[in-house]
Amino acid sequence: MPVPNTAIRIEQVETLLVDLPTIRPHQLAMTTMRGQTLMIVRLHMSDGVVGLGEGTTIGGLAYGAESPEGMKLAIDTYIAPVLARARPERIGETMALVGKAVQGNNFAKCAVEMALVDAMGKRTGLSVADFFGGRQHDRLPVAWTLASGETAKDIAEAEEMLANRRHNIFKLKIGKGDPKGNIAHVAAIKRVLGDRASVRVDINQAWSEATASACLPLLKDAGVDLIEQPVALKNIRGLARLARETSVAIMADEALNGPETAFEVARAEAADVFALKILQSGGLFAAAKVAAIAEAAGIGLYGGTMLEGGVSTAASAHLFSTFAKLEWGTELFGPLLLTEEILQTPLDYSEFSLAVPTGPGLGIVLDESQIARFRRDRRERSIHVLPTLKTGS
Ligand SMILES: O=C(O)C[C@H]1C=CC(=O)O1
Ligand SMILES: [Mn+2]
Repeated sequence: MPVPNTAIRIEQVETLLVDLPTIRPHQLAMTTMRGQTLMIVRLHMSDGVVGLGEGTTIGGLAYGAESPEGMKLAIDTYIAPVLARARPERIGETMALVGKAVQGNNFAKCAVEMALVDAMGKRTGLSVADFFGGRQHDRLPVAWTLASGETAKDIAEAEEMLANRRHNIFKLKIGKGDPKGNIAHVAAIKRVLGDRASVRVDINQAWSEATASACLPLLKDAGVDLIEQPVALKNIRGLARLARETSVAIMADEALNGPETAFEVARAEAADVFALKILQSGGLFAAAKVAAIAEAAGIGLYGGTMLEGGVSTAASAHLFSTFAKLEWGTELFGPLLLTEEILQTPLDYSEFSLAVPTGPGLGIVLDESQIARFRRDRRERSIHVLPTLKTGS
């Protein structure tokens, strides 16, 4: 009689889409968001632990190659069957198995890995940061993105954020419409804010290299501290030429999709700063590798966001807190763009910073009544019971 396998197993993979309102339209070069959809994943394990993860992006498929619906499908159809055979205490082995069965789909993979790490934390009492060497910061600076689409509104919003001591670093979304108008918008805001705030811009790939080259000196004159992804993500050589042309720091964002692309950008000396994003990197461990490449290459770090909700924002905060240097701070403001709270205890945003959650795993608990209110499948259940294991709860 074989000894029963007491190893922990994943018994159910639950994925759900949560559609939440935003405080206002959020205008980027490639799309204007009028709401945000979170893809939440919960891994129900045989020892009773439930691991929590989130995959979220911007404007459906407008920002990148994954959407919340696509992440859900990738997990339900292609990743869940792999998890049925996995040993979830072996996170690296499990994600390697997933990587064999699923190409690409970094955001979906990150959401699943996040849930595996959260589960290990809940099982051991360790926080997510403890899996990456432990936190070196208890709070992280948090920038705010001004993207109402109107200069006067953006100025009023910035003044409010300064008065409330919530943000003094502002990222301006430009790239949509006439570049000269973009520059005037940025210069007007910096003129009002002066030295009270850092002003940075994100063009989200919208400019040609020629336009970017013409605009760099104007952005420098306007007092901009950092210029994010001015040209197409594939144009690493163009980004390198622009980085050489200006003394303003150039940041890579969409160009970074995990360690391999990070190495390419570093080798090409194409950026002074990396926008580190756990979802875009394909996971927390992959993002840690991207950070290691940046540190080795003398490239600065900025904790990026995909406008995630509280789950993935907490995961990012845990990882970012373990880096000795985060020269450019973070932009982990996603939950603040939403009108609804999905955590039982909201993340602590105060004094221009975010407190890194404490407690086992991610250190957060979902507000189930809010999830029930805003989940897209409010009528039917979406738990994916794995056929190879016992059914029923
Ligand atoms: O950086 C991006 O492009 C994605 C995200 C970060 C802030 C924001 O408003 O959009
Ligand atoms: Mn960006």
